[in-house]
Amino acid sequence: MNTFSFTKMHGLGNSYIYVNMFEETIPEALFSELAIKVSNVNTGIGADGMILICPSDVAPVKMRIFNSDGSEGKNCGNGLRCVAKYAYEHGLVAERSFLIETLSGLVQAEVFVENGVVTSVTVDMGNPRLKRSEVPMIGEEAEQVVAETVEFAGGTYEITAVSMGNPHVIFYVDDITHAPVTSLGPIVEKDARFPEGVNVEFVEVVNDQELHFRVWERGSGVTQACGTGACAAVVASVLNGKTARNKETVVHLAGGDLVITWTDEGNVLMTGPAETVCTGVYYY
Ligand SMILES: N[C@@H](CCC[C@H](N)C(=O)O)C(=O)O
Repeated sequence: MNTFSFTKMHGLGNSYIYVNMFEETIPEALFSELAIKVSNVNTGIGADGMILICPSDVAPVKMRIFNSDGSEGKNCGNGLRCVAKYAYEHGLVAERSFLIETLSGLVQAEVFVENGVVTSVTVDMGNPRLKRSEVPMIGEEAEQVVAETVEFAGGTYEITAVSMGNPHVIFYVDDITHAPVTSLGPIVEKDARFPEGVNVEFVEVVNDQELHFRVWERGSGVTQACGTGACAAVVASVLNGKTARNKETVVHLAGGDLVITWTDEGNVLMTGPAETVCTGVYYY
């Protein structure tokens, strides 16, 4: 029997099983399979996926994120805040501000600390990628996918697509409580126009600084929150003239709020909490 120590953490209810790969050795060939197993709420620990906190050649730490279906994501906003908290509280970094490597590049994280405990984290998520080919989304229309009319399952919708290092598509709805998250979400996630799949977000605009948000995540389904999705929603809302650039926007997710700004310099800043649930030993 093999084992590894884990920490379960969450950002606004978006929970992952975090493994400190500075201390643990797990064969790479098992990462996907283990992500599926630990995520299972009945036979595993229960989470939206697994995140490995790894050594890096270019930063103090590197994050690798696996969704609950075993697929690897290239970025994870809630995961980055939790990795930052873990790295600071476990002495993997000495400063409050440090770089984290992801599969989509380097990001800068800054932790805010009370009595030695990280209570919130700001992550500079970098510049959104707005070209259709960068999302990626297949299509002949404009180079950017902003309020583009498309058909899914016989219905006609207006979508905006944004990459935050991982792919997102945003649908605006009048009433977030009736958003078709579980009916449309899985159809759009696997639509052939998104060759890498897509995270599907539904957004109700409250005013020019406030959004309601629900998500169907690629590889995990409904989650309480998606940090990269909330950043994509703010970028999409600026592109659609619904919120302002360079101003804080509060995004209300099922698990709580994130504060997000798409700055005039081009980068997206995300601030929110990160919490530790428990630690344990997993047998496999
Ligand atoms: N929950 C995450 C995103 C996780 C990865 C995503 N499902 C993907 O496959 O791109 C977040 O907080 O950003």
